[in-house]
Amino acid sequence: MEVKKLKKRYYKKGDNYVDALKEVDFRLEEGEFIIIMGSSGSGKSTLLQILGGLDSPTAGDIFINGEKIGEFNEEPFATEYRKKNIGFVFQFYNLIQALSVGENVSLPLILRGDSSKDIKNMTKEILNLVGLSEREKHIPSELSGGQQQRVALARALITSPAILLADEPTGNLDSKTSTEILELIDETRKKLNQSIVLVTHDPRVATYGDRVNPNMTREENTIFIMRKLHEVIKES
Ligand SMILES: Nc1ncnc2c1ncn2[C@@H]1O[C@H](COP(=O)(O)OP(=O)(O)OP(=O)(O)O)[C@@H](O)[C@H]1O
Repeated sequence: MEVKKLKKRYYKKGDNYVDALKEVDFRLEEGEFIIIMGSSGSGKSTLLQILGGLDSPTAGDIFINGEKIGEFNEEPFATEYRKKNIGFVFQFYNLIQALSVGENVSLPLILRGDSSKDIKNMTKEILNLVGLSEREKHIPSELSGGQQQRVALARALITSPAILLADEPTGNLDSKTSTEILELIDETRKKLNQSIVLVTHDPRVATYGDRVNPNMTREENTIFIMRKLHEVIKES
């Protein structure tokens, strides 16, 4: 995926506006894990929403395999684009409480119209991958936060999307559980050869990516993370 000069301007009342994204440029290689790190309000969620086809940019382009993707928020294009390419994981899991773990995970396949045999097999396989085979019949509220995020990850991965977009996926978890989830995300990425864009404000999380804020050089990234980690240690 290549992002070129992506801009997003939100218009407010009167002539007021906010430029949430100003000319964002980066390239995401196949199988690469990149982290976008920034403080609250720096436009991280906006970027993921646009990359995921949930919102359209004010200007700029996104290319997948060299092909420019079309009208971002126009149906049925946006739904097709998401179904084909994208998996999403959010901070608050966004699971449907009225459905069981298995039903939550299989939802994307049901919506896609897969056969019930395929749905059953794929659901078992993906629950096994995230270590939740025993919990298929449970409802989400019976699980811990970390387990609920595993369910959300399984739901995002069940269609084998080329790109996983993660918006503060550990923002609601303690540090031990955060580490487990980040390691799981990294492990499944390697198994499925996925690319990941993860956004966070947490420098500890940022240490998991191949690159942070990808328009920086590797050396700048290292200095950046070290400085941020130093700040975190000093604060806590
Ligand atoms: N729908 C909207 N309408 C108007 N302004 C918006 C809208 N969504 C976001 N913004 C503004 O755009 C800027 C970037 O917001 P965004 O949510 O992308 O930041 P963020 O980095 O994800 O922040 P956080 O970490 O707090 O979630 C903010 O100034 C925000 O107020």
